[in-house]
Amino acid sequence: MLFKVDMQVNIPLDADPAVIEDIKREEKAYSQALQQAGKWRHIWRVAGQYANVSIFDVENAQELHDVLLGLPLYKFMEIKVEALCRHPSSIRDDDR
Ligand SMILES: O=C(O)C[C@H]1C=CC(=O)O1
Repeated sequence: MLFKVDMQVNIPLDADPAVIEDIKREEKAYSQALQQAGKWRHIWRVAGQYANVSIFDVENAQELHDVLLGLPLYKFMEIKVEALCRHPSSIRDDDR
């Protein structure tokens, strides 16, 4: 199943910069492993915001839930999820 996920990151102003840098490093590794596995299919920065728009390709909503709760930055995020389905005009074979 494909899902569009909007992630807005809100780091508290009083957070320890060294701790945040560690979490961001973990986040990058976590994200890139999921991208390599084909689960996190696309990620784009939203221009001008500490936010991204992502497309996930997972088995079901439970898997997406588990992936999102595993994000190292999860506790600093506002997350919006929308389920996607194939558009009748799509020419892509991998849209489901
Ligand atoms: O920077 C972000 O958008 C937040 C998060 C999502 C993937 C990643 O590496 O960091």
